[in-house]
Amino acid sequence: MQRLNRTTYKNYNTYPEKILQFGEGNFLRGFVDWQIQVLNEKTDFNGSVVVVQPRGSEKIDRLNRQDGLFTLYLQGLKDGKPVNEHMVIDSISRGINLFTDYQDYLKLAASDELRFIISNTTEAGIVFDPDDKLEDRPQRSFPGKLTAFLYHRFLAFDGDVNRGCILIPCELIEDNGGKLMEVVQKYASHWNLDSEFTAWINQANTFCSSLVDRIVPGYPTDSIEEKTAEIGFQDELIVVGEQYHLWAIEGPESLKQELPVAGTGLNTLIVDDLTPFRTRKVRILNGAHTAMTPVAYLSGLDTVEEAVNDPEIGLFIKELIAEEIIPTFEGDLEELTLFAGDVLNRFANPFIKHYLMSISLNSISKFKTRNLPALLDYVEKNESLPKRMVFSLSSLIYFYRGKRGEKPIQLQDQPEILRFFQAIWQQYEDYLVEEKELAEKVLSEQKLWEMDLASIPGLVDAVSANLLQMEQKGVRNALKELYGTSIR
Ligand SMILES: NC(=O)c1ccc[n+]([C@@H]2O[C@H](COP(=O)([O-])OP(=O)(O)OC[C@H]3O[C@@H](n4cnc5c(N)ncnc54)[C@H](O)[C@@H]3O)[C@@H](O)[C@H]2O)c1
Ligand SMILES: O=P(O)(O)OC[C@@H](O)[C@@H](O)[C@H](O)[C@H](O)CO
Repeated sequence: MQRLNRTTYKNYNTYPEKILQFGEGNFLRGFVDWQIQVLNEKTDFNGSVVVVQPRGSEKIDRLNRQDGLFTLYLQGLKDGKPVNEHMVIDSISRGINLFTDYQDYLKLAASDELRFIISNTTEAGIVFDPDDKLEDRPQRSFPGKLTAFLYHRFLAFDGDVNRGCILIPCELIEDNGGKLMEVVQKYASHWNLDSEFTAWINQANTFCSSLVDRIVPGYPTDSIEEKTAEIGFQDELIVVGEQYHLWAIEGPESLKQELPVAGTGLNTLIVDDLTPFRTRKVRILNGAHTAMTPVAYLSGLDTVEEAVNDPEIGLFIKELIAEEIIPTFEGDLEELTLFAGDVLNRFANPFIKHYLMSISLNSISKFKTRNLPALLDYVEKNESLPKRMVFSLSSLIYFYRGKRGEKPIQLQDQPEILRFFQAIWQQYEDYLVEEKELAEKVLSEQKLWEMDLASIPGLVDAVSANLLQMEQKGVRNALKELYGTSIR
């Protein structure tokens, strides 16, 4: 069978290169690049995307082997009806491999047509690396690469304030636009770049924070043969995502003209304040994902759909959201409840296999940013512990023991965190610590939580009691105990 590319697939369009995209991953392709395609089809946006890798990645070469083309499956409810559609996305014109073709990157910096810079480099990407240098080809960090790009643009256009860019980072961190600008400024000062450049960064460029929402499990390993037969091409870059999408961008009024999303059917909103969108999405959707993962996985389930459809785990997730997450932050209760209902329907999407193990990547930092705020707010408001969230925290600690029954779990987290858990669980297995001491040590470990969780009244006792139950009866039966149900 032929590979998908611009020779084998003739029905493609070409557009001027208006967007530089840091990241070749599944999410950006299934979300941003699809939106650019919709803009090209429905408006006079007329722009394509050039992709560079934020770190080393062989996906850029794969992208170029297919001339930027890939198939996107969107599966789920659209306007209340189940829809399963697929399309070839042609909005990416090419990828630039920064290790071999850095000159092309500099050439793009001097391009008249370029206007937007978009990124998604995970929660770990917007960082300052003091070892990066302007003359590196390329710099190690994403903001280092970006600063070098902007500096070349500044020089190429002689500091023209009309030649700046609109930057829209998609990383799931608070104030991603502000943080990115801060790191760029830090590089400018670290590299002793002209003060005119610093002024140009501020005046000519617009850093817009944004919040993205679409579940994109990525490459469909389970159904690849069936999908390949359906599309009639070999496509190494197939992406599967849900129909639902929201992109909230905090930007100036003028952005509405430059990114003409109105009237396209895209759920892309240009807003003054992202905070309410961000809080509800991160606490309810991402929080529920992260909280359910160890509970459901250790109860023998593998996907989000299985988890929400399981009578016990499903109830646990629903009640966790309704009773322990939603009441922890400001917002219209009716609207938040509707949002939560939609999230649960999205979780139950029968078309999509969203593996708990893929969500489990870096679970400790995810629990810290997505669930700990709800736990702390609940304790402050109620002067008692949220029992389901505490159960989830306990099962997360149990998950980091690295076993489901007798089978090892492929834990994915920072090496330092994995070493910490390996050591403490080894001490447990050697009878050097019991549940209570183990809970105390884990909860008080600053490098996990950046605070002392053991100081929360009753938490060490609650977690150690849960751990004992999990050890004696298994996670599913421990959950039944939590509900006071008899063990079957
Ligand atoms: N997949 C989804 O459903 C979804 C939805 C919304 C948001 N996101 C966000 O997208 C990110 C994951 O993206 P994906 O699902 O496309 O996965 P992916 O593995 O396909 O892509 C991850 C991208 O991040 C880059 N990256 C990873 N670590 C980095 C680092 N330390 N510095 C710079 N770049 C780094 C990789 O090079 C790659 O381009 C997560 O941060 C997630 O919160 C994902
Ligand atoms: O992508 P991660 O690994 O940061 O988080 C896992 C999921 O919670 C996440 O991908 C959601 O599906 C997504 O944020 C929905 O918009």
